[in-house]
Amino acid sequence: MVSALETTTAKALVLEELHKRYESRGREAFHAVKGIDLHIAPGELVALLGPSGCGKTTTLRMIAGLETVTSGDIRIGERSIPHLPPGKRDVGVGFESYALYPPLDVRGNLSYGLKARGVKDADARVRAIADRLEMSDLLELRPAGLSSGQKQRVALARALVRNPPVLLLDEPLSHLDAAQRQRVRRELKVLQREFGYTTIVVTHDQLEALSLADRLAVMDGGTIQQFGTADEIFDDPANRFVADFVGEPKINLLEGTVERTGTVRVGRDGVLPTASRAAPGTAVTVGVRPQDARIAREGETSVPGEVLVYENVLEFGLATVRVEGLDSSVVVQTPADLRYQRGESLRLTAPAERVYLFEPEGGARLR
Ligand SMILES: Nc1ncnc2c1ncn2[C@@H]1O[C@H](COP(=O)(O)OP(=O)(O)OP(=O)(O)O)[C@@H](O)[C@H]1O
Repeated sequence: MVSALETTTAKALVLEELHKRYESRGREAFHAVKGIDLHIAPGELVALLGPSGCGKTTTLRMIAGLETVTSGDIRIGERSIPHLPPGKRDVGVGFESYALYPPLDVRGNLSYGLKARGVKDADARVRAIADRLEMSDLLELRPAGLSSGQKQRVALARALVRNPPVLLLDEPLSHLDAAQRQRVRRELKVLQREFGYTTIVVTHDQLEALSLADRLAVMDGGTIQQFGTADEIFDDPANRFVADFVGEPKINLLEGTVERTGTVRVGRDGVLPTASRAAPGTAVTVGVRPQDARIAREGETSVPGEVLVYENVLEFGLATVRVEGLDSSVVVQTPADLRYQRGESLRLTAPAERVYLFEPEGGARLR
């Protein structure tokens, strides 16, 4: 246990109808964040996940007070914060762009803010955090002598050392090598649990998001497409964007037409079961994850195909299957001991509740 680090009183973080418009003279304003609602429980860790430009960093910067809020509210506990300067918000920020002071060594950089606020055990706290993040050996170094991975750990330590009720991290582990990344990720999670920081992590990395977060907010085009646990998002995607963005290997998205309610035609001769109640004749995009597709048993509703490629990826295999009448091939994850030959014929199916139907135009889920 780290005696110098007292636990924080966990507080909820609430974003309500949050908007950001970037105004620039002579050009139309850019609407980067479009009415985000997010209720994060005290001590919860939420990952913001989404493609480049979807508004993740802008959202974080508005919470930190580094960017003005166009409209909407942000609350930490009961307190509304958009009118407060960054230093008065009770928020710890681990952003790469947040520069370290070059004249101070790492220890000085970490303790500076604490001492400025009159925290008595600042040095002990710095030592404790440095120890936890395995960076005690960096304390005497100056920022100019640090690698990008070391700078990143210092930025993380600087955010944690303040013991903030709310912690905001933007790509906190992106410069670490694979082994360090795993260790720091684990320690970050342990510290977060131990001290109860309500945390938002922005990341491009799905695995990082899935392993760190209690819940994920999947963003696209300045809006939240789905907010839920990894299982909820994986098993019950809100729309085609979420289904396509989350999951590795990627979900198969195929053209289809509802045949009878409860079955969908795929390719020239294929039929799959589906739990969707979409009406017969509806043109749809059919989503089936490689993990859910399997070889059909005799007499099951299925899609005939031919193996184009079979790859063995250690713990499982991946068969790429051509289906007559479909433009794209279908990827199926198989147990490692099922080896297929190129040219082999097979029939594929999937459980009805794992065959998702989406509107071909906007990608809305057809339930
Ligand atoms: N100061 C600014 N003025 C105008 N537009 C901006 C400004 N900052 C960001 N944007 C635009 O707002 C959109 C959202 O940017 P943001 O950095 O929040 O995205 P992001 O999801 O964090 O992306 P990335 O993962 O690439 O950092 C982008 O289209 C970006 O070009």
